[in-house]
Amino acid sequence: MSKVLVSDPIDQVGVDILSQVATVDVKTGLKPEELIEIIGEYDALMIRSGTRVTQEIIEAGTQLKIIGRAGVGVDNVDVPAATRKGIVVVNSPEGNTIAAAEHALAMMLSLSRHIPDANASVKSGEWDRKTFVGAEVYKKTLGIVGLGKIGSHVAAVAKAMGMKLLAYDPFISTERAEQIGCQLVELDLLLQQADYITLHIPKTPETTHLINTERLSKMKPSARIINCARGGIIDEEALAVAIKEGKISGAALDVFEKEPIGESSLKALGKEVVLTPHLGASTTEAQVNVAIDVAEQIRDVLLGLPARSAVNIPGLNPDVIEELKPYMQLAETLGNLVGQLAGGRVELLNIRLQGELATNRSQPLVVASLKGLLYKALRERVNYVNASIEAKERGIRVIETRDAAVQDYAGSLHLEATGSLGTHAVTGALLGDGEIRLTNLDGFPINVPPSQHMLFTLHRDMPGIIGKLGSLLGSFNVNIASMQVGRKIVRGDAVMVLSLDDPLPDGILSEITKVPGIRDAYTVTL
Ligand SMILES: NC(=O)c1ccc[n+]([C@@H]2O[C@H](COP(=O)([O-])OP(=O)(O)OC[C@H]3O[C@@H](n4cnc5c(N)ncnc54)[C@H](O)[C@@H]3O)[C@@H](O)[C@H]2O)c1
Ligand SMILES: O=C(O)[C@H](O)COP(=O)(O)O
Repeated sequence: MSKVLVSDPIDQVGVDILSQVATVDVKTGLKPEELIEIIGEYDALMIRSGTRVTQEIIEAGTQLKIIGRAGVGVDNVDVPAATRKGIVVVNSPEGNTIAAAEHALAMMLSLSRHIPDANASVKSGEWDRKTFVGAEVYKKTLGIVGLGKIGSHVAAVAKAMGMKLLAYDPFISTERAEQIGCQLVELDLLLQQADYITLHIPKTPETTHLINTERLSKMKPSARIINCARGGIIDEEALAVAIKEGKISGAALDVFEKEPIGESSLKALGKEVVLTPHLGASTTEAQVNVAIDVAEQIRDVLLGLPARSAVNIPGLNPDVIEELKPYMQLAETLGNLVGQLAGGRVELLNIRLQGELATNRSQPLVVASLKGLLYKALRERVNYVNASIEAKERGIRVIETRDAAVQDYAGSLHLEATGSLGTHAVTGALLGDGEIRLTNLDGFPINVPPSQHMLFTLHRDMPGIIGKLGSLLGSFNVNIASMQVGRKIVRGDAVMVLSLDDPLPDGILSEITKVPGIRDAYTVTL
């Protein structure tokens, strides 16, 4: 039975789902060295933001097949390291959207009405109504940085509260922003005009310290900023200085450069600063959503099924994979075959998606072709997660083309590889019953199913060759299961494709090429 380690607190419903297929150990609060020591036993790891899954942990996770993040942000996972090791990383892109958006709105209102400090004051026995005079958000301008899932929900609620909405998001269209009720503007304009600014972007090299001294100086002195996205998008030291010096009015932060926050000049500030300990996703509803979402994906991957929100298998959407399933097998087979014909050390792979496969939805077939191409070198270590990166790291140039005009079969795939044995090309298609057919080899029409042991020859189409080759194979005790010749003209160049019951013994290829008329011979094991 598989083993799953849950290293952050998740809702019990997630543990119950995982228990359907695995032994589940819940061990929270592990130190990195403790995690490294035990991770080798586990097939899957389920986390929230509390566990940092570093390259070292991934290296130690020799059995790991999947890392599941019960939440959105995967910035605590070394995704490239996981990808290189063929480990799927999944998250729950929508499970906590509403929770995070509501937390940002609650922070905005808390900040403008000083609710946390007023509450503390009353609880300490005071009745101070003068200190806590606030500001209304009605008719004020809210600047939303990042108009994705959370930013859009914040926009909808803020609009209902009578706020004017500006948004900055270089990756969405003006039309989309307008649909949400936002005016799309440049960041500088948003900073200059907004009374409240709320951040809903991922943390990336471009967004780290996006809000720095210079940008803080562009804001209104009355402006307040809210960060419920990721720590480090705001330069916290610069923020504390800007608030102290009255450059802006206040800030509400749920996320920090270092978590737990530790020493910070923000903690010394008064009612103009509201801090919460990364609570954006901490609602009962969100925790149930993300636990189900991620535990189901871990369960599916352990059962050999695809994950629905893998962050490191671009374009490999499970519905599309399901639809392409028979073609995925075709692509892997052709990749494996052409890689062996080209001699293993492949430098260039041309992949042509033909007929009904000539669409962007067929992108997974490119990954499947690469997986097949690399199978001989990497065996089980290559999978859909790491095939593209492995190909890139080996310097294999991949060219994809699409040709809808090829109509011999509903859909077909043409792979041409250049390697140490030269350039070879193979085309394949599926028959009505889903069976794979090789339909062309190096430009010669053929019609053969692939088999485990195959022999291909390039020869002159002339009498006697087939008999001589048959006798030669017989003398090595190799049984021929089927044989077909592909030729373009009578007595011209031709290819022979043989399916063999046994693998070819060492040394026989050079004997085969000594047969008069046979110029080249290749063997392939699928
Ligand atoms: N505090 C919490 O507990 C909590 C909970 C959930 C999500 N989050 C965080 O909230 C953030 C937003 O999550 P989401 O689900 O809305 O993500 P999302 O992917 O739906 O939206 C992010 C948006 O940011 C935009 N964007 C990317 N780079 C940008 C840039 N440089 N400038 C401006 N816009 C940019 C994208 O185009 C996208 O529209 C993430 O950082 C996520 O980790 C925090
Ligand atoms: O990215 C997220 O989903 C949030 O930051 C939530 O983090 P958490 O699961 O640790 O609460």
